[in-house]
Amino acid sequence: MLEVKNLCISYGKKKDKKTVIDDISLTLDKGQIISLLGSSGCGKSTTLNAIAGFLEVDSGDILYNGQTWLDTSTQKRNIGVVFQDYALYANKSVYQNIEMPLKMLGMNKKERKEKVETIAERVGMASFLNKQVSLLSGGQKQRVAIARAIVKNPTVLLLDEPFSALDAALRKGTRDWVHDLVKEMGIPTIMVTHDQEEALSMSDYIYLLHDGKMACEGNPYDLWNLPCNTYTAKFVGNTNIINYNNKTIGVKPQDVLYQKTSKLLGIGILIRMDYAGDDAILIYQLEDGQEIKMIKSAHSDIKEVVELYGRRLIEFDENGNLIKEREVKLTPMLNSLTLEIEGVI
Ligand SMILES: Nc1ncnc2c1ncn2[C@@H]1O[C@H](COP(=O)(O)OP(=O)(O)OP(=O)(O)O)[C@@H](O)[C@H]1O
Repeated sequence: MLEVKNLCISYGKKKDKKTVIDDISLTLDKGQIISLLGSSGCGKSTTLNAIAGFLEVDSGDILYNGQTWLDTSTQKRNIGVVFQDYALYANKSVYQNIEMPLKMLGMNKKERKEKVETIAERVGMASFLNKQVSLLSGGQKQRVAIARAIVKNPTVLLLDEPFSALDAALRKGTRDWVHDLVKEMGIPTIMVTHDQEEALSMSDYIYLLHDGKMACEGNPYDLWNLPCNTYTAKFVGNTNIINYNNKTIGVKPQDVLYQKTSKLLGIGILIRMDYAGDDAILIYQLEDGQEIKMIKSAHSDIKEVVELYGRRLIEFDENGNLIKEREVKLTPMLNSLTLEIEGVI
């Protein structure tokens, strides 16, 4: 339904011109949630702004149901946007904020009232309709921002780092209700985030951007288990990338073990230990100077000098791309079935 094809965007003019989006393509199907994932400055918001119609593109196309959107105004695209800072009218009431897009559509008062009340009920803000937005908590403002974005039944919902202003305790619960809400309402959604956990838990499909280019795309399981390249492996899963028998190998911190049941990586000396609640992140240095991260229960026996083994080694070629032709048996993390997965030794 929504297709972005070979999008290129630059900022500046003539000799100051800088390409920030370089040949990006993506697809958003009905009822799907997709994420644009990547570090700061990789071009996530620029892509979102182009889809919303806030920005002109240099080349490529944005199509909705097969028709180009490039000549269609932002308003006619009927997109719902939730900005990072919510962009609510602080001195207006919750009701007035949610009502705003309906007024812009020219809807009559009675219809507006019905829609605002229904959506406020849906996001749990029905009893706050007369309250001024400046008096709400961060989580409540977020609910109002989402209600305002979806009240007009948008073609597509765009979420730009929607959870970044919330504290850690609130973020997980908010992620779940936003996910369930847009899924239940069947609103196709694009979320921009730099947080891999957020992308993995909320999305049907993830596009990882790097320096304005598409680094990798896939569903969360594939992106985690079979990263297209070393950049993706490091970004998603914080994978160790090491030289192993003259091969470039990725091994996730969870897959580094003391047990002799898997492949020997070398003898490691513990050089750093960071506590992360029940787990500890251990950094070992191998004899050849390479460092390996390992995640282990902080309550278990932690050794200072130890043989380290890798449970799953993912092999990359000399350009850092996943070697796909290899097919070997392994036991994946998520279940005990033996599956054939490409690129893993
Ligand atoms: N209006 C602008 N004029 C010039 N350069 C810009 C403008 N907006 C963004 N950029 C540049 O374009 C690149 C992509 O920016 P963009 O905001 O899309 O990245 P992002 O991935 O969303 O980053 P963040 O996570 O920090 O918001 C960056 O190098 C940024 O400095």
